[in-house]
Amino acid sequence: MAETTRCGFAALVGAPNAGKSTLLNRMTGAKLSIVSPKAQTTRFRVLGILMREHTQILLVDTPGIFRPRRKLDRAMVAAAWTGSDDADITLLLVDAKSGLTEAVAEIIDRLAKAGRKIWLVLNKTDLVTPEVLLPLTAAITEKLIVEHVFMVSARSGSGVDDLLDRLAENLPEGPYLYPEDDLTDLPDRLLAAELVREQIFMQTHEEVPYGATVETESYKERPDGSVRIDATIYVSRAGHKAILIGERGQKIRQIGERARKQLSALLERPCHLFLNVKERSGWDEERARLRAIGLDDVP
Ligand SMILES: Nc1nc2c(ncn2[C@@H]2O[C@H](COP(=O)(O)OP(=O)(O)OP(=O)(O)O)[C@@H](O)[C@H]2O)c(=O)[nH]1
Repeated sequence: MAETTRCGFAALVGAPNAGKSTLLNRMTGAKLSIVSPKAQTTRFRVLGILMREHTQILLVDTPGIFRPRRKLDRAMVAAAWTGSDDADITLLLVDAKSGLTEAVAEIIDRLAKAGRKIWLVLNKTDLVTPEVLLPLTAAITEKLIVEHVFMVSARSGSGVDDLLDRLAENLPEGPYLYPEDDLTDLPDRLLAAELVREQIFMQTHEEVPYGATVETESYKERPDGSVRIDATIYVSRAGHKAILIGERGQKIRQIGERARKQLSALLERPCHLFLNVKERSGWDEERARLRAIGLDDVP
């Protein structure tokens, strides 16, 4: 008799910097979503696909939820909530060290109204003493009905296996939606742009990374098995362009070099990456740019 299979979506919802991307990467065992110590680095949903026994778990990473001001921010927030609405189980990720902040309280209010099936995941337990976890859980469950509570450290991996086992048991029965060896539905060209953006976050400071967006202009597979990728970095201010390029082009070379190495490793083939920096004030208000980075339903 054929084995019963399960397949379903689990959305990761949380305040900026709760550790969603780190957890997603830990769960899938691959570097799918970009991780950076700066808040609001995730701009669109990334799907991590992972197999656990006879269950295919589809993980949706969402941007941190915060009060939107710019059109870009509003689109990010809308994308975050769509992720949660589509999911079978919503994992509310809370940074145990920061605790029940105002941002967390707002998310809780919204989740309470939506009536979703929620699992509370307290993250960064490596940073706190165990005594803070129970009162924090109590404070949250007073406002929101949650089905299960997990204590994890996305960084060390502690508690993550248990979370995965429980997810695998609880997702609905059904056929797999993706091939078993797929890792993500993130197209390679979007992955390339994300890796460049991650390097901008790591190698520049203050508003520069927030004012920059990256688009893959062309993605060509060559007969020798390598890929040539041309990407444009759009910046909203002239000053930022100079910073990104750096003295004698040193900064942009370093950004390109590191992104290229990671991309080659992920795609398992040699990559040639060409970067171009363009100034485009107000790009973050433009619909076409938002669409190019995967945010099309701009409210
Ligand atoms: N000590 C510790 N740090 C963690 C843990 N999980 C994440 N971090 C750190 O917290 C910071 C934010 O992590 P991200 O995974 O980028 O957070 P995010 O929720 O995806 O953030 P946004 O993309 O801004 O929404 C990074 O510096 C991580 O290294 C953890 O379990 N323990």
